[in-house]
Amino acid sequence: MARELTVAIAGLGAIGLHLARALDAGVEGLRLVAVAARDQDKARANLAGFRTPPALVSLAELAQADVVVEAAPAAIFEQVAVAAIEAGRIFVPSSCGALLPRMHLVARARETGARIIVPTGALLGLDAVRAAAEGEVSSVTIETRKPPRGLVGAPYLDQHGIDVAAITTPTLIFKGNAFDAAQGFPANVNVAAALALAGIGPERTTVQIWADTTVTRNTHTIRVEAASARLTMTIENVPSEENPRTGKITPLSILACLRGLTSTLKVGS
Ligand SMILES: NC(=O)C1=CN([C@@H]2O[C@H](COP(=O)(O)OP(=O)(O)OC[C@H]3O[C@@H](n4cnc5c(N)ncnc54)[C@H](O)[C@@H]3O)[C@@H](O)[C@H]2O)C=CC1
Ligand SMILES: O=C([O-])CC(=O)C(=O)O
Repeated sequence: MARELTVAIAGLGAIGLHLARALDAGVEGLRLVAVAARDQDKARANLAGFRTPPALVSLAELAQADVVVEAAPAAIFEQVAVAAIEAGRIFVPSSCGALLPRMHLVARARETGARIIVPTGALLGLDAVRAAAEGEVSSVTIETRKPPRGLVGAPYLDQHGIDVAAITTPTLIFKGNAFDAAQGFPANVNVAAALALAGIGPERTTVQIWADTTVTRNTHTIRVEAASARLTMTIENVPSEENPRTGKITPLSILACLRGLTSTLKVGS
């Protein structure tokens, strides 16, 4: 019989709290044992109704679990990642844009025996992109359209004097590669980073970000030209109530990813 994996989560926001609740409700082969939060009182209140409340611990202590899920702001990514990787754990980052400038962590994980598993998150089709990337791929692009409020707070907007609240028609606000997109929009386009990691890397992956007043959903369209196939895929994510930058599917995707770590039947590569 497959052994049970213990799980810890950094951050109890739109992703972390939903994931924690789902794990607490019971998932075969996985046991939530610890969480870390910024606001301890709020976290205690949120955990009070849990069937088996996890321990409320520091970021470093999360690494006691077999699987460490990061669901916190990108600014603390490194703290969570380093502790998990040094302890040889399975590290599952939500803020995967923060991994792009820190690929040395992958080399370090190879030394410590840790694994870094980037979930599909708010995106789709990374199984097909990975398959295509086993062969020849000539181009990978992602076009992201979000309601303007889903882009608020991005450093790129400040740096370029863009006020998304004043936008009244669909406006292309960024065109460049996935590396620069992740730097400029650390809380908005983790999907572009995941796509880049699945496919042909952050320098060759092209990203367009639109502040689109005509959409109510965070909409991502991937286009891949490969020797084996041509892929065009779109996902339209319902923004979560807690954080409109984050699609509701994200914690569900991470849950599906975690199930895949222990399930006997696993579907998709
Ligand atoms: N990979 C993907 O497809 C997606 C990734 N994301 C990313 O996932 C991350 C989390 O997203 P959300 O849950 O929507 O964010 P959120 O803002 O709703 O939640 C983050 C939580 O982390 C907590 N936090 C802040 N500092 C902390 C600290 N020092 N220790 C412990 N907790 C701390 C906050 O209090 C908050 O509860 C973000 O970086 C976001 O950009 C979001 C959507 C999709
Ligand atoms: O990629 C992200 O960071 C979030 C996103 O676009 C979504 O949830 O649709």
